[in-house]
Amino acid sequence: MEDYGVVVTGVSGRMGQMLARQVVAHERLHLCGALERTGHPWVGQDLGLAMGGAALGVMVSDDPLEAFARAHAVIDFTVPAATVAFAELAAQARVVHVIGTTGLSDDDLHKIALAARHSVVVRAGNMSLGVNLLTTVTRQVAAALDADWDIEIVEAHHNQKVDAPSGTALMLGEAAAEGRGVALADVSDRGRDGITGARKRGDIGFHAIRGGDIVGEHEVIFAAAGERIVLKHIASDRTLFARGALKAVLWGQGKGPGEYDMLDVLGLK
Ligand SMILES: NC(=O)C1=CN([C@@H]2O[C@H](COP(=O)(O)OP(=O)(O)OC[C@H]3O[C@@H](n4cnc5c(N)ncnc54)[C@H](OP(=O)(O)O)[C@@H]3O)[C@@H](O)[C@H]2O)C=CC1
Ligand SMILES: O=C(O)C1=N[C@H](C(=O)O)C[C@H](O)C1
Repeated sequence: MEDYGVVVTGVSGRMGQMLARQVVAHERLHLCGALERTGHPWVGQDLGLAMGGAALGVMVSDDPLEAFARAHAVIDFTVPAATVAFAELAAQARVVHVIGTTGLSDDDLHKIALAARHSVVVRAGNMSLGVNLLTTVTRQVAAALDADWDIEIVEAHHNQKVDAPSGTALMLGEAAAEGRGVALADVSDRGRDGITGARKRGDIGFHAIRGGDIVGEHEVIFAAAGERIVLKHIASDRTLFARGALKAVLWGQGKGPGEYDMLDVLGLK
């Protein structure tokens, strides 16, 4: 069986380190590059030693183009500005770009879509099987219920998370809006505060909790008079996101250029 070379970006990050370890341990993948931003103290060091373990023979670099030229795929869980730049370079190198980064603006998404004309991009705000299944269930439940059922999405994450609502919450919101046959942008109500007035019928509310080391928890609440349906996913270990990203690397090999998501990868469409 063919073996594929993978570059991990943001390799010193919470997800970056997890991804690098999982790629190294994978039987069909090898780590052919590890990237950090220019000026990061890990640049120029052996990744294994930088992570506090044994040497891996992979030096941390700040040169994405050189790294992508040697790779089959790039796994990218970083920040929006870096991800947009990596998308352009991945398109030039024609490598599969697996994007886990969240907090992307409409303009960022547009640039990624342009890059996906030339490369395979697999992007999801959450790479876990459970959350992706939850989006399909959310879509179905929202389609079955009318606007007498208020939809609220509550997410909880660790205290270092920089974006809100989470990418997962937005995926769930999109799924609920699709189920209802409305555009999320028209009904989204984020983080109420002050004299807000009564809830608007048909709105989808978003609320973000930040604290400690919470890996990621998401609740979709359908609340009506006298009853409530609560759908919940709890991530207690980041390896599940990394496992999804590695699946996407393998799935993307040999696919035609375009933008895909984890529902494609997991066969849930
Ligand atoms: N889709 C999914 O399943 C999941 C998505 N995520 C998302 O992944 C992203 C990263 O999360 P997390 O690992 O917790 O965050 P971290 O802050 O721990 O990691 C981000 C890493 O990216 C690095 N970085 C920033 N700019 C660049 C650049 N130009 N080139 C290379 N590296 C760069 C940062 O370096 P420095 O700190 O020095 O700036 C840091 O090491 C977030 O958007 C998060 O929401 C997280 C988990 C699951
Ligand atoms: O930043 C995180 O940690 C996570 N981010 C993703 C998101 O924004 O939904 C996925 C997961 O919940 C962890």
